[in-house]
Amino acid sequence: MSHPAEHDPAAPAVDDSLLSASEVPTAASTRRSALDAQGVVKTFGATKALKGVKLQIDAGEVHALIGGNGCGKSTLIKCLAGVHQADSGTAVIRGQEIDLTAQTPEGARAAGLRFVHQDPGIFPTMSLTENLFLGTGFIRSAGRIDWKANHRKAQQVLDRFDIKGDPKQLAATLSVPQRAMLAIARALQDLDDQEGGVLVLDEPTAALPATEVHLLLESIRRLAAQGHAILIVTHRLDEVKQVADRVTAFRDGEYINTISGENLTEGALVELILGRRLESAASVTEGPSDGEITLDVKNLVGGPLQGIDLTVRAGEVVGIAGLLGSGRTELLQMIYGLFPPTSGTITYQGKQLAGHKPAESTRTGMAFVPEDRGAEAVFPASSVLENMVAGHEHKYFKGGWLRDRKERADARDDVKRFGIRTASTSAYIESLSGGNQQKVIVARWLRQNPKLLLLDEPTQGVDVGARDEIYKLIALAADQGCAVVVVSSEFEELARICGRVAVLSKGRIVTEMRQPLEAHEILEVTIGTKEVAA
Ligand SMILES: Nc1ncnc2c1ncn2[C@@H]1O[C@H](COP(=O)(O)OP(=O)(O)OP(=O)(O)O)[C@@H](O)[C@H]1O
Repeated sequence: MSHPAEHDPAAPAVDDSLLSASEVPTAASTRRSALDAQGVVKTFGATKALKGVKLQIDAGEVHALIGGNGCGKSTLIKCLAGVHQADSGTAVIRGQEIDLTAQTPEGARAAGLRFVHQDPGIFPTMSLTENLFLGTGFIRSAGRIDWKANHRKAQQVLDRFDIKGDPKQLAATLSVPQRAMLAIARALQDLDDQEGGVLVLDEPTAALPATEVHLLLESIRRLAAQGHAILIVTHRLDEVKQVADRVTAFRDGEYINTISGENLTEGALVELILGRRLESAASVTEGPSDGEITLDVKNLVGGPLQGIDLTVRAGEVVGIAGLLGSGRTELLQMIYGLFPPTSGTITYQGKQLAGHKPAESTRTGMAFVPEDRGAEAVFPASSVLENMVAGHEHKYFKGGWLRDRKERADARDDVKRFGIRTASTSAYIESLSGGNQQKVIVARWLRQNPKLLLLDEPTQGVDVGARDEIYKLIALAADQGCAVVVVSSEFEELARICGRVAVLSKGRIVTEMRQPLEAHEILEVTIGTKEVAA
């Protein structure tokens, strides 16, 4: 599908060649608008989250909504969903005009809008049938659930959405992309394929292993071909290029442009998001091969780990690649002291650790940025500033007095450096967008000048500008002698910042790869289609 670009002349320029290339005449007569939101304004106190944005999606189209952290993507989605009421704005959804200042969740559902979030809420210990009908209700006969009829109906839904499975099997037995598809099927099951719904997917691939992302993207394309309109909100620009017909970009609460997917390059997308080209790409940090050994892990066993050996020297950035369940997160957690190994040793700065706890690890210069930001890293009901200094407040005490001016100045400095979008450093952390919260956490740890930095998916949900900033700060930390271990399911990221990458499989390091590294090679080695001499 191809669409004319709608260029806002006031918006910062995007490659002209790109725009004209996308203005290819199309079979406009066959286009049917599924959603057309106009003039959406939403303010939270002093924050103008949306300043009159628009978004138009056709039936049969995969449309990506992109933009920096805090640019208003989630806020627009929440206004459409009736979670928030807009200050002003309207939407025509499948021909029905809706006043977004009075939108409700029921109104959104009746209009044919469906939402699937990053965590799709599939219950692994329930059957496919139960997962499908839990929210919508089961077929009953004489007051009791008619399982036979429910399984029959579930089979039809599974067939329609191309999910290979038996209605009675547990959801746990499905692959991760198939589980995501089950959530999508659950959302769309009551909508007629002919008319199609408007499906909104929030970072749909964030929880997927890198090796299986393409399976979900293919399914999404199939759904669009059936006639549904699909909106994907994502920071993963490579996926935008793969799957989207058109892309709309917001910046600082403003609509910037809508352009056709087929001529998009990564550079053009970055420019749409940032309003400028990304000047410097962070470079690989190999570190000295004879630096002091900061971390020495020997034959570590515990949880999914089956005997890990890993040595990291001061100044090195070492990546850990592995599929979901390979033990990569547990390795970082065990090094940090979140749970004890069954056997094996961890030697840190020349001292063998025994029964160490996170507080002690932090005190001795270890820093850990966990994957699950919400549950493990953010201090809720606290300000941005409090979250930034958490764990190293002592640095701001001198002679028994809190040097709060210095504390505030440092926090403001980080807000600027990372481009954290917040009304002020005293705003509650929950008022920040997800990506901006992640930037606060990374800033917190980098400010401590750690000796060992353990990062689990450090850029998940982070926009392209801040991502580069984080890469540069990791490189800087390594330059200053910090040993860094990065777990990432984005192999592009590992290839870009790590001197070497250890590939973890079934709780063991099966090989180590060194620069020059290519993302596709790390992928092939991780899934076992390619072997590399250790
Ligand atoms: N409930 C709220 N209270 C106060 N401010 C809010 C609230 N929700 C969002 N904001 C602010 O509105 C702006 C837009 O946030 P939004 O979550 O829409 O961004 P986003 O584009 O989805 O970002 P991300 O990519 O990081 O998820 C941000 O400045 C955010 O801090």
